[in-house]
Amino acid sequence: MKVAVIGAGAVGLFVAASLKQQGAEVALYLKNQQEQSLFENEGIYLYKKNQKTIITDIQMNPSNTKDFDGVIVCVKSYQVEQVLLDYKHVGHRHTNWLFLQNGMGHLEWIETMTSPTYVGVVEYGLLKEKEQKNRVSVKGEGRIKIAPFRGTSSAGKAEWESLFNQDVWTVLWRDDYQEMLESKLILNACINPLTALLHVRNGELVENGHYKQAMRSCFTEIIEALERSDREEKWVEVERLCKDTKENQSSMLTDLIHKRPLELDAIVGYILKRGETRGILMPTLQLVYTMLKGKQKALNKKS
Ligand SMILES: NC(=O)C1=CN([C@@H]2O[C@H](COP(=O)(O)OP(=O)(O)OC[C@H]3O[C@@H](n4cnc5c(N)ncnc54)[C@H](OP(=O)(O)O)[C@@H]3O)[C@@H](O)[C@H]2O)C=CC1
Ligand SMILES: CC(C)(CO)C(=O)C(=O)O
Repeated sequence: MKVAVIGAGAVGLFVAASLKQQGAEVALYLKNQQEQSLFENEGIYLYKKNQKTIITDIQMNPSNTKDFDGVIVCVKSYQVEQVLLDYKHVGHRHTNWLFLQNGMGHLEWIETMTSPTYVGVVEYGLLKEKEQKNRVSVKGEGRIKIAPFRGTSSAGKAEWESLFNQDVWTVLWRDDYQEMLESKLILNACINPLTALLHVRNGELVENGHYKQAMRSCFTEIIEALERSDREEKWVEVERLCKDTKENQSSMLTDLIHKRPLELDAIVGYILKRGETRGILMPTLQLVYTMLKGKQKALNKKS
């Protein structure tokens, strides 16, 4: 299978490197020319379980764009709309597209696609080094989960399944995209905004009783907005993830510190919209959303 990866951030580099490691033909599409030269000259360094692997021979921004069997989009949720415009010419009618984003805000854009479309969630903790941009580290072992979204077929599923070599990484198949994305959304919506607002690592949300109470208030509104009936099961998952990733700085806190846009609309904004259509009041979540928007504005003004 010939695969294009769009976006050379932490997820894109990990996906491109892992595919290449298992022998697939891979092309990487990226915006930054300097990074392109760096990858071409030095390769991509993948650090995993104390092992360094240098990956070379990935084609960068090839102009021959039609013959891909699969395209994997690894950009932030708010960048998906632009990617759909920029990469219209990539692939053919039957090319399978896979979108790996946090949140669910991007679904409204990919709904319009005419090619077979899949969505996935990344549970690995991945970090692209700030100073050496061809280096990506696996900070937390995990899995990638994939589910069919629109216009898919059993042949398409079989193609993806044959692509991912489970000796290199763990890629699991799910049938229900809504359940898969919502489960991850609940975790991200509980942890990411509060860690960003409070400037704390994930573990503190359960270690500090007051923070935990704040998270529980958000959680209650999230569960109601999403009409979930598995409240206590989901709360156990939230608490467990805070403990399992207690030393982690959430991606939203990291983005805030680096003055990058936040995936706030894809995560909290999406839940607020879902709740509002059913007339549900979500004062805590609304306050968190508004404060983060304000905080982001204030930080951007200072720079
Ligand atoms: N990192 C992680 O461990 C995890 C990430 N995720 C999710 O995966 C998604 C991707 O995350 P991550 O890789 O960390 O994000 P990054 O911001 O590190 O990477 C996205 C990359 O895509 C590039 N990009 C954006 N638009 C385009 C375009 N039109 N053409 C080419 N390249 C483009 C960006 O460039 P530029 O910066 O110049 O815009 C950037 O290099 C997010 O939704 C995130 O929440 C989920 C779980 C774990
Ligand atoms: C699971 C969690 C909360 C880990 O930090 C994450 O996915 C993120 O930071 O975006």
